[in-house]
Amino acid sequence: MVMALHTYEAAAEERLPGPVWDFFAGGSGTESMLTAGREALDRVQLRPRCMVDVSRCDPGTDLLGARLAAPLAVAPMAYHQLAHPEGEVASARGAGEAGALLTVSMFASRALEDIAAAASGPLWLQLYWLRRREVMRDLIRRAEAAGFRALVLTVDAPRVAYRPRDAANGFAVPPGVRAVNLSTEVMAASHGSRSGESALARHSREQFDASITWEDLAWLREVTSLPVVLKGVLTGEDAELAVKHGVSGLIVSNHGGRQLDFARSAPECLTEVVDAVGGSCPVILDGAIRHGADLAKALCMGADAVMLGRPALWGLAHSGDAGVAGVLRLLIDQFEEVMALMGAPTVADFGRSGIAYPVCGRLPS
Ligand SMILES: Cc1cc2nc3c(=O)[nH]c(=O)nc-3n(C[C@H](O)[C@H](O)[C@H](O)COP(=O)(O)O)c2cc1C
Ligand SMILES: CCCCCCC(=O)C(=O)O
Repeated sequence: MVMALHTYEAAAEERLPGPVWDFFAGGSGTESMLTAGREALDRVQLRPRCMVDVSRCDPGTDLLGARLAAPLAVAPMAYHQLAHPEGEVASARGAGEAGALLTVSMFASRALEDIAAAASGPLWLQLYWLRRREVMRDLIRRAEAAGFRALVLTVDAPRVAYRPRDAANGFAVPPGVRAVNLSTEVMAASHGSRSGESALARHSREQFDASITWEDLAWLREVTSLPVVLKGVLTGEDAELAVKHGVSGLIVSNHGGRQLDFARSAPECLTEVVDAVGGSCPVILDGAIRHGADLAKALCMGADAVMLGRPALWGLAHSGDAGVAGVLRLLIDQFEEVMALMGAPTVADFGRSGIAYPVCGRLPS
């Protein structure tokens, strides 16, 4: 039986302790950005073509040298063990089973080597820029040795933003779950709750280097030969600068509504970024992806792939690796059907003529 996405969500909410559910579901500030991306994607309408041979549709694609079953990746999310005891190891199994890429957070709760051993699909490692660069360098060395294929540098979080639910809950990572790839010394501040304050927000102010600028990317590119992908770019200006500084890919993202409040949603920024990079590197849309049709809309707007956040955690909380694979397969199957009904038998068949906005009509090509 194929389960609907909201069934996974409801099961996760029922299973998880309240403060953990709030950490997963919550946003920053007024939480205005939690719904903005979804509303933007819902406004985009598909323009199908007919009388095209869709007897065989192939959702497969290549992303930075990796073959994927569909243009779909799991976004980096901290502490998967909050959802399931096997944590990222189960997520890696589930993503591999579905043919999707998994991005492992710097704050993963399982060792990079164990995640890699369980994975049958490609892995990327996400990094925040820490004050202690030697810690980043060690992590990168381990990721390289374990076969990770790219680094994702998150650039929308010089600190973890004020998140009212986590502050009200005095949220701290519970005992028994740890960012095991970082030393206890680096992680000390993220445990131990205080009322009215999120321990993660406090920790980020202590450990993240909020002074980095474009010039610092040279250091990262020196310490690794892995491709570097920036996550959290929302403007054409920054996209151009990123390309100029040698990045290999961009993730258009507002961090799932967890960082800057009152911003434009990621889907609304996508064509601006795509136009700015002019095909010089892949562009990935992250946030608010909840249906296979969203993959089609993102591809029409020029994305090469999309990233899925919370729904992967719902699947993990529901049934471990099977739940992660179930959620990913659900979206891939929906996408394959949209391909057939759109008259787009391959990923390359999606373009700007495939979508319209009800108010403006057809987007300029
Ligand atoms: C519980 C949780 C933890 C997250 N941890 C990270 C992280 O460690 N690094 C990061 O770059 N983004 C992190 N994110 C943001 C996601 O990578 C992604 O941008 C966001 O979840 C996408 O939105 P969606 O959940 O609507 O799909 C986290 C998001 C959630 C919900
Ligand atoms: C100091 C730990 C920070 C973990 C942040 C995870 C994250 O990005 C999120 O959105 O939550």
